[in-house]
Amino acid sequence: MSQSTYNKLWTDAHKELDDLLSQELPPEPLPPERDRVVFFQRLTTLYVRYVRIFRQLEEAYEEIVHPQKRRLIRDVLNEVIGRVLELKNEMVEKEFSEYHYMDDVIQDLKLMPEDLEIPIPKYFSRERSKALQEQAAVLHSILVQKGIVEKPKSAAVPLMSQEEAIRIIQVSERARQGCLRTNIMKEIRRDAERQRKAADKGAGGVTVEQAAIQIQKVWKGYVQRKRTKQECEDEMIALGMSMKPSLAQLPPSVLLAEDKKAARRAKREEHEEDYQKALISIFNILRETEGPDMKETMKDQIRQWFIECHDATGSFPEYPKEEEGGSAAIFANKTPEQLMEEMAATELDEEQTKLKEKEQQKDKAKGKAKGEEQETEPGLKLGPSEFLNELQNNHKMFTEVWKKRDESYNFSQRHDAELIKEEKRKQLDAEIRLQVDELMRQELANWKIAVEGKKGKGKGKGKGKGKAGGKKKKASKSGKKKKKADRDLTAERSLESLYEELVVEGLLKPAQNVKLHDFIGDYSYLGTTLRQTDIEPMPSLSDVRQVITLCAVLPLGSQAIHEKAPLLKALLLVGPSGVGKKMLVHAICQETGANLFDLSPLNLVGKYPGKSGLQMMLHMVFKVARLLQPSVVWIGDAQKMFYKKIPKEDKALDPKRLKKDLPKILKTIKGEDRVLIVGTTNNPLNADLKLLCKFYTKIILIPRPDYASRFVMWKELIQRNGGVVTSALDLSSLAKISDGYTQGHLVQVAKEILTERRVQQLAKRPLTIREFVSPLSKIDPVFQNEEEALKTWYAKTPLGKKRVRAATGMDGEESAAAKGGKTDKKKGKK
Ligand SMILES: Nc1ncnc2c1ncn2[C@@H]1O[C@H](COP(=O)(O)OP(=O)(O)OP(=O)(O)O)[C@@H](O)[C@H]1O
Repeated sequence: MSQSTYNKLWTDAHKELDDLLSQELPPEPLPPERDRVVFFQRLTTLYVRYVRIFRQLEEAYEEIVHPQKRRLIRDVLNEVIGRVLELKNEMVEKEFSEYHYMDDVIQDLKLMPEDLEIPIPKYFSRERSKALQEQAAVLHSILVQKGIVEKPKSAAVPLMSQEEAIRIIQVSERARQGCLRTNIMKEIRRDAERQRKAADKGAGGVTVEQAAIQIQKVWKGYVQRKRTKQECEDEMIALGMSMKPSLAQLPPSVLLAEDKKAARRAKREEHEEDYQKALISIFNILRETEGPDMKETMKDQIRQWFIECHDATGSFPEYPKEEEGGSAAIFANKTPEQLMEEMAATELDEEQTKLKEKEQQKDKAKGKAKGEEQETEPGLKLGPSEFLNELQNNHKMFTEVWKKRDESYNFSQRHDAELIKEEKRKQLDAEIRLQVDELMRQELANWKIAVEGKKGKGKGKGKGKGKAGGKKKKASKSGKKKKKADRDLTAERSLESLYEELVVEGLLKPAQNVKLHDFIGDYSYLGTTLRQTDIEPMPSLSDVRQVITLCAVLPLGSQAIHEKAPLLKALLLVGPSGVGKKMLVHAICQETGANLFDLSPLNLVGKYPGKSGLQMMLHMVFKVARLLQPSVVWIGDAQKMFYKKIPKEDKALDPKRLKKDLPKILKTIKGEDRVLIVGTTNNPLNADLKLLCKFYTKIILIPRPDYASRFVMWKELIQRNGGVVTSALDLSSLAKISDGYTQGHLVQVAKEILTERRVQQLAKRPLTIREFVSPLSKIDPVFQNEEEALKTWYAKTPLGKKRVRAATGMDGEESAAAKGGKTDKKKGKK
């Protein structure tokens, strides 16, 4: 596709955005919505529409080669992602569920389930690919050096001795001769049998005609069977149940498009390089050509201001300080008196903001009580957004600068020099203003001495100094306290040495090479329908993938998003053994390029003993995690840290070691730290629920696969292991009989069946469902009571409790939320 196609995609995204922004930021704020059904409908529709814009912008950002357009798209993309995260958070808070089903909205908007799949922006990994490769190489070399992993053996090293090789050849040769002899013996025996049968029937028993009939019978049967099979396959193709063999391969047009994409990527890099060079050269030219004029004009304007102030007030003004914007503040269309008043007011403001901050902190403490009050307030309202204002500004920029720009002259889509000039003029203005301010401050002081006969600066300076001195004193006191708390225990050590120590101790590990799209799973098509009939649906694996992308991958992937999006510090993945919890942790690291720290109880045995050792270990882990962010701190068997009573077999692990110190460290993680603690557990029932839920603020229940997911998973797993799915294998029945088994079980069975030998036989003997029955029957599935226990446990978590309360109608209005807010869709539409 051409650049104009992607430009159109970008413009379409902004058209949709324009409509959404006018809905979200109306001139008069919307009153709270009393009807929950209408509110949820609005919220879900907003979410779906933002996700569509997100997908469009992500594609446009990857393909557009114009460097200035890409910058704007990137900003808008990040803001749209942030807004999607905010809306998801709203849905969780208002619907009391981590999973949301939108099949009805998809139907209304005539979309496909794939249109709701949250993409992971490719720039997350692309922009850091070089750094990540280097980091991976360093990690690998440390592991090899310390003998933690084996060095790959070079090809030059002899693999075996001569005697050994001869022995293997002899064994194979004898086996080959044995097979040959057996076949000859078989043939001889078959001949003898045939002769014996012929002798029994008597010679000349079969006429030529009879022989011909026999041959015809066999041949006709064979031909008919072949024809019927072909007709059957044709019918399936006609019904759209199977694919034409010619379509199984990628068509040439797709291959060509892929080539074009690669070429476009190279072009993108080239244009970016040109742009960077142009930024420097244009700035230098501007400085030389326009700089001196700018300087003189500024000086004249400022002098004029001195004189006007003196005429109006009888004295020279105080020069605005650098932090107040310097002389730039003078030219904001204000009279000298207004300006002086403002300068006095800013000092007052500073004090007031401090007071406000204190009050806000107090309010936060009272947050819970307030939150409850708000819940009882009539009507529902969307919370304030951190992204909408910026989004609106950038959308305005698109409308003013790019929407109607004539680009007929710019076929190759290189940068626009005029736009760079506009931008750089502002930068030059700021740079020159700093110099001019310095000069003019001096000049003003001289004027004051000459006209008023005193040192103009004296008063202001003294005042300023006094204040600043006071502040410093206060700051140093609080600073001392802070320093005590956050004392750097490893201040004298380099980051490299800390990194190496953590790798050697096994606390920092390489993440497995799995991506989130390897987490196979299909969409849940019945979510809303089930909720309408008061049945809480089990989420599908596609829902799990989406939730993990939203709550972990997107915030960790970008600093700009993480700083403003709803902050999540600790996430708990709960589910039966083998549902892919560990796989998801590794996938999060791979998708975001995060470092993986392992603080699982089993991994900590015997490491950093004692209280000070523990402190040092946590300090090192979180220091390196912050400095090399993004980072994921994984805690396997997370329930063990919060055991109610430590079982005998786990006493040696000292599983509660981190119980006191880790929550303290959690508090120090701020919005700017891209560090996420991810716990995994398959048995949360043994843990103290209250403490567990206090630590992990988000808990995600991962189910075993449903029918649709098992169907796609079997197909994928068979292909991944070298198998071929033919009509001889009834996938639907296989998916049916494997109900109750987890993804791990399916992986295990697929590997067990598709051995190297079996794969070689596939051409002659295709896979059948019978082969799967025996290995499946040897594994225990997830039993109903185990699943129910997990569900019951989840219902006792804070979010689960709210949902149960709402579903049982204890909270009147909330019951609608429990039914997905969509129980009566028609009513909502009215
Ligand atoms: N959705 C999926 N698609 C493909 N493979 C999967 C999926 N889920 C899990 N697997 C595979 O199943 C196996 C078991 O997964 P994993 O070890 O992550 O499970 P777990 O929930 O962490 O188990 P445990 O609780 O026992 O630690 C792995 O090989 C993983 O790759």
